[in-house]
Amino acid sequence: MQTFLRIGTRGSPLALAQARETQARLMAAHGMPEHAFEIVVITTSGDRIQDRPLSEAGGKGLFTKEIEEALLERRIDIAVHSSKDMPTQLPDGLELSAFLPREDARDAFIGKAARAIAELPEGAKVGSSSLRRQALIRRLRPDLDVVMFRGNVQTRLRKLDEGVAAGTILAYAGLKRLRLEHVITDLMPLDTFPPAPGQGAIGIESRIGDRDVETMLTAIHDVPTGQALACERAFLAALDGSCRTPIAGHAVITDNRLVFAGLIISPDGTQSHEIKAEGHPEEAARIGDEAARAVRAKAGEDFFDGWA
Ligand SMILES: NCc1[nH]cc(CCC(=O)O)c1CC(=O)O
Repeated sequence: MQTFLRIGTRGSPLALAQARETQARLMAAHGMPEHAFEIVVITTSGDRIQDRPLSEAGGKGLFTKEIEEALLERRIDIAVHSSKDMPTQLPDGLELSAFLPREDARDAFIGKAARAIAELPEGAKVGSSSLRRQALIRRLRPDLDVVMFRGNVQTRLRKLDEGVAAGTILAYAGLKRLRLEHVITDLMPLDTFPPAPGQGAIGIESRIGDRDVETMLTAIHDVPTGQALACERAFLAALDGSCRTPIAGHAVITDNRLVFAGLIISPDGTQSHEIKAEGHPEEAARIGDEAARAVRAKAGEDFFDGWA
């Protein structure tokens, strides 16, 4: 039997788990065998750069460039991504056309010296390379020593075992998908430790106007996740580009109501501005965009210039 769709993905264990989940959902939705959906592994610049923070090396696009080239050159038909890693601007001709049902969006703490951040000894080292997590950790515990932690989930957990830090923070969703929930010692509350826009949601990118692909994806697309992501990504799009200011944003849809909470915070964690918004899920993108304007007005333009 022929291949129906070629699924492009990075080769990290988390990326592969996400590609396999997408493959399994496509098989179930269309009653087709595994070989109808071929997984094609693509190495990206983000996978090769290991020596500096990604925010310095060129940002989110580093994980998507080679995969998007493969999509545009028709070497693959869809690309499976962590939505959190997707830039808000996609190349001409490509779109995020489907989202799988979102996993838990919270961050998780993996502690060695203590089970929770609040219980860490004074001055303890916490590893993270995410500007958002670094700022949120500093806001909770200004005394802690936040150290750089890069590499994939397994690498970071190995560093913890080697004693490089007393704890680290990773996405609950990623740990679940890797069947590594057992390493978690605490879950971070959404209100004091809001996730990155898109966290926990697998996004599927495809060529705009590729009808056959769109038809196949409709069967696995989760509408509420798509609406939450439209809101969060609109919030991000209206704020990023201008800055390296850490941004958090999370939308939830219940009873046909979208509730969004966003946060911008200085990298040292001392200054932050929160915004709450809600409305009809079909207005998702507008709600996110207006929330961005409102938080920008609250914070003042200077807030975005200070920490380049
Ligand atoms: N930047 C790496 C990355 N991209 C997505 C996830 C987790 C899975 C997700 O948020 O969907 C992770 C690892 C982490 O933050 O712990």
